[in-house]
Amino acid sequence: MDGEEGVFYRRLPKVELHAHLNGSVSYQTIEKLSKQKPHLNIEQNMTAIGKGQRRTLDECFQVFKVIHQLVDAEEDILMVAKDVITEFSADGVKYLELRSTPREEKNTGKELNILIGLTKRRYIETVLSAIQQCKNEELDIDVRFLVAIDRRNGTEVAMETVKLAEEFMLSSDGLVVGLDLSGDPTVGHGRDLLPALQRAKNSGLKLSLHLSEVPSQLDETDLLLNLPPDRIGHGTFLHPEVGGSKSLVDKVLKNHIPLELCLTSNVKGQTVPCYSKHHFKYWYQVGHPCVICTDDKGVFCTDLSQEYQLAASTFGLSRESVWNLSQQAIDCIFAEDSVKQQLRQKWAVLKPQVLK
Ligand SMILES: CNc1ncnc2c1ncn2[C@@H]1O[C@H](COP(=O)(O)O)[C@@H](O)[C@H]1O
Ligand SMILES: [Zn+2]
Repeated sequence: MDGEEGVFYRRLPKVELHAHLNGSVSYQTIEKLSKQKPHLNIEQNMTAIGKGQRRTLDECFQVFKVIHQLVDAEEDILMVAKDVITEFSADGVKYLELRSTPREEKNTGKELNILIGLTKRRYIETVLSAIQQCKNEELDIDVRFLVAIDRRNGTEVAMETVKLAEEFMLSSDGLVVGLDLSGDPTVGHGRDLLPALQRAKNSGLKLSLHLSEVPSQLDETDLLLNLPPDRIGHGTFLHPEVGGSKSLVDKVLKNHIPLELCLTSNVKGQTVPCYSKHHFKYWYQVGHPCVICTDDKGVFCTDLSQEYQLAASTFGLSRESVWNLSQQAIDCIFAEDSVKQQLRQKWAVLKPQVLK
């Protein structure tokens, strides 16, 4: 992205609400990790989907497995999180909600012959300390964290994750604001996760759920929309034109549930046939809150500036409309109202400089 056009999108202050930590790892960070772990024999084409390339969603999930192999120790998670936050900040993101699935890895420490265990609690603490370190470096970005549930892992892990998230919501000074439900949408059923999600909601955690990312999840989507969630990830197959239904759309509209929309991710993962057919069009036209996001900027080789530019060029948005889109994202953040006020203030100061 070059030229005057590119400069506008980079300078545009932005809010990123849908970014999976390990999917956001840049090429540069992957290089550093691969050098440290040459025995894994990991090459760049195994961790990223380049320009013009496509994969099935299933193949995308294989990519995450490779990245998880590379990012398996506390110091890796710390570095990855700091790098990702720094990169979002360099791209003009002023407020970021990162999400990640806490993992526990039991590696054998050969020299010591003991188990070096990374616990889920330690995983979350490590991400939070990366956020804190970036704060201390005075990067101009406010970062919050959503604890993620991988749907593949079933009922018990979901409940355990919610309990951890509740603890951190109370002890992290406002950094942990909510819960994400993600993972391979073709595995498992939301009904098994409902008690955990309900509990999370009751305890004050905000919910962002991947819903209808693939077709034929109508029952699950209907069930989970009754919670209702605070935001929806993707929602690709909600509307009737693509096999969804009017009643699903009505539930989303009635509850004003914002959608997190990730153009490149959906096109490269082949759940959407091409940019012009992206469901952004449907929801934007009815005036429903849509937030442009990256999903996995590392894996899909994109950044948030590029996603805004893509939305604008595909759907013919003026710069004024692009500005409004980025500003309206502030209404959808999970942090408290005082943070929204600060961000609105920031946008007001920057507007005459950026939108000349
Ligand atoms: C492409 N569409 C998607 N749909 C569903 N879940 C996705 C996803 N992209 C990423 N994830 C989820 O995020 C994890 C990687 O980051 P973390 O290890 O949690 O930081 C993946 O393993 C998957 O569970
Ligand atoms: Zn996602």
